[in-house]
Amino acid sequence: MTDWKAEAERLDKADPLARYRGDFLLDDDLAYLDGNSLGALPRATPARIEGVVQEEWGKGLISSWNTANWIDLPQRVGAKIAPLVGAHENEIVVADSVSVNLFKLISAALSMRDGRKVVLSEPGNFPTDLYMIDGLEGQGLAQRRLAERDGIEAALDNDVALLLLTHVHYKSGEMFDMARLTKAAHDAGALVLWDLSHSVGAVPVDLNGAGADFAVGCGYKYLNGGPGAPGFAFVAQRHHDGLQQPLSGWMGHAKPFEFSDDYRPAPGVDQLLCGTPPILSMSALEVGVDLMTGIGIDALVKKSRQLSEFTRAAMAQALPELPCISPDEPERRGSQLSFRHDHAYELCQALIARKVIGDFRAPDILRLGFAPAYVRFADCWRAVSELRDILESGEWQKAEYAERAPVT
Ligand SMILES: Cc1ncc(COP(=O)(O)O)c(C=O)c1O
Ligand SMILES: Nc1c(O)cccc1C(=O)C[C@H](N)C(=O)O
Repeated sequence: MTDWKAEAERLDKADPLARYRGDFLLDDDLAYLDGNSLGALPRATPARIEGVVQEEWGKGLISSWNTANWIDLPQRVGAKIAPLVGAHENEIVVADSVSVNLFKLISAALSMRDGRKVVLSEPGNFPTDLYMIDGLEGQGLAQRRLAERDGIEAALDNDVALLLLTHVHYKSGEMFDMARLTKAAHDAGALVLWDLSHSVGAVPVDLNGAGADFAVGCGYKYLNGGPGAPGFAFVAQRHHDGLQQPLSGWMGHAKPFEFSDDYRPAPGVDQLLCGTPPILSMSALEVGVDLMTGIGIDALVKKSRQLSEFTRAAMAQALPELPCISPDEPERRGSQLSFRHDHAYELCQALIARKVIGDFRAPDILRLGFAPAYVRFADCWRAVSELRDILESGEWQKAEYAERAPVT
């Protein structure tokens, strides 16, 4: 039997990223295993926000659009995200939410595939991805088609305009082979849009290496941008000339400050801007992104795999009654593990009461996320040992743990 506690201590001592935990405002006794849903607060963020509020807004007032370069923030932060996902700096812009960016890019893809209307995805994809297709279907612009994972390639026929997939599945953690599916879609004459919400900052992504057309991603998970942080959108350079998206707001105009009556799209991804960018949120996101790029994606990926592999092995030995539904091989999954149990909700609440934060996904999944910048191996071991104690003692049966909160 492995001594997992001792193994965790050994791995933490040898961890080259251990020093980065101090860059986040996290209590020492907190095992935060939910950074795949809401990333932790970087220590530098409050001062940055304070500076933007007091100096740039308070003193600089409207001149800060120029003097503090607020106007370039969407492109500047986009360029910083680019190396995390294998994109060129001019291929990414930060704007709006993931949902809104999905709408813009699904529409853009449909307009580039005249005569084809089908948007192909998988059942059980993150709901907003499916709902955004539905919205366009309601307007008569798209037709939704869903195929199970092993049937996606077969479902790529001449009617498919766009393949829309989430790279790392939010519930199972399973990761698609981006290069293979992108090629399959292209071979069928379709375009591809990848949702990188659960990928960026934690798994290897090479959008240009895979030949991807479009992508969206989330700012508040592994990028640590804070609750409601804006998302980002990627458009491969070869599509910049033909790009056409329907949310033709003034900030996506070629010359917004000419205040002309007629819309003329800005070149490239700048066209994806719609209204005025949320400067406070985007400034917070920049701090989170700077931290991740400072550590470097290779080191983040390496530790993410070590953390999840440690946890998977320890859980399998200590708690075989909670089967892991995420793939066994670290290269086939994201930075999370999902375990099935009929009382996953209660187990999750009991864990939270012991300062081990994971989350629950209906109907029966306990999900643990491993944000590599600040999760310690000791946190992973604590999750396993507390869970074992909660099950053995029957503590999870306390009535208070069954009460459902509005947000789970
Ligand atoms: C795969 C995926 N796409 C989209 C979203 C939602 O993005 P937003 O709330 O920014 O629209 C999430 C999670 O919140 C997600 O997991
Ligand atoms: N986006 C969220 C929110 O606004 C509130 C609570 C949770 C979330 C989430 O991030 C859900 C997440 N995408 C998931 O993987 O479950």
